[in-house]
Amino acid sequence: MPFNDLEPVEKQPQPDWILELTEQLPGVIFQLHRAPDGQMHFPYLAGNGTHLTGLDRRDLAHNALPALERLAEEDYPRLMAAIERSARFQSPITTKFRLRRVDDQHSWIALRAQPRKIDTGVLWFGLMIDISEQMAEEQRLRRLSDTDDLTGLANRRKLMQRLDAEISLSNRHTFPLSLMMLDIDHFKSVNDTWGHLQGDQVLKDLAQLCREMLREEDLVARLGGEEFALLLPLTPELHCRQLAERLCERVAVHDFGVGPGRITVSIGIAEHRIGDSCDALIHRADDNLYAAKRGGRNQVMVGV
Ligand SMILES: Nc1nc2c(ncn2[C@@H]2O[C@H](COP(=O)(O)OP(=O)(O)OP(=O)(O)O)[C@@H](O)[C@H]2O)c(=O)[nH]1
Repeated sequence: MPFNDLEPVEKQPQPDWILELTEQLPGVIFQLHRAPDGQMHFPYLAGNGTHLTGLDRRDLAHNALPALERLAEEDYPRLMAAIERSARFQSPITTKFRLRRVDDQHSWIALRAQPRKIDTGVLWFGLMIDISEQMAEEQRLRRLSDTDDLTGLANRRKLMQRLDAEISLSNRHTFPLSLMMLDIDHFKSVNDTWGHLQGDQVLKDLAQLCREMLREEDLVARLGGEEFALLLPLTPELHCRQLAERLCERVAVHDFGVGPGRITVSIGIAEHRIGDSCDALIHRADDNLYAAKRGGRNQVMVGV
């Protein structure tokens, strides 16, 4: 039975088989009504997902507000804007949001709804499904594709994404931005002398050391092998150089499990020049890294 009048549905007779079918649905089917003054209510709500919030359907049949108050703060304006757009252009709503459950945790909900203009406002026919598991899996895959397996640092792909974003911010607002390229000296002989597993441990310890020395908003990435990049937003070359020198000194006295003083690093630095490309910044930092290697290693080089 289509529920086109706006009487709450429990007042309308439904055959038992429809009741059973709708209550067993793994989600929620609904009608949502919005009056010209913006008041909303759910004339119809069914499905076993209706238990998620612990709210009483009979209350929601008169006022949608208790359900809207369960939306995550960041998602509320987005959903309201989607409803407004849908009402204005009579276009379907396709969105997702987080909803606070009865146990106070959040579930991700996918919403699809078709609007219809009626005399008393707009009536949507829609469905909602809990997609929390898919969202968690998506997040896990995204993290995997952005992360270096061995060290847990960002990988090259993630660095390039962040670099693009930071360069456009720097170009727009003339914020300073610096990049360090860091490479372990004679890493081949570390592997040859102490073995590949110990070499891996050095890479992990170095990753940890870099993380400890940087700020939360800085990015440390492993580019592959024994090469790392450190991206420092809001940091001019002078500060970056001071930090690089401290890092160089700290590595040189740190015991990476092969005896203190056995591991050193070379670092090349470049500051972004407004208007320059991402590649130009990387090339300048790389050139400085090779100058540091040629200059005898265990040093920082700037300004080639
Ligand atoms: N243990 C370990 N070694 C790696 C890994 N990736 C690359 N390497 C080794 O890193 C070494 C890099 O050697 P080179 O490129 O010759 O550089 P280097 O010996 O550090 O010499 P310089 O950079 O010129 O100071 C090679 O022996 C690689 O096998 C890794 O994930 N784990």
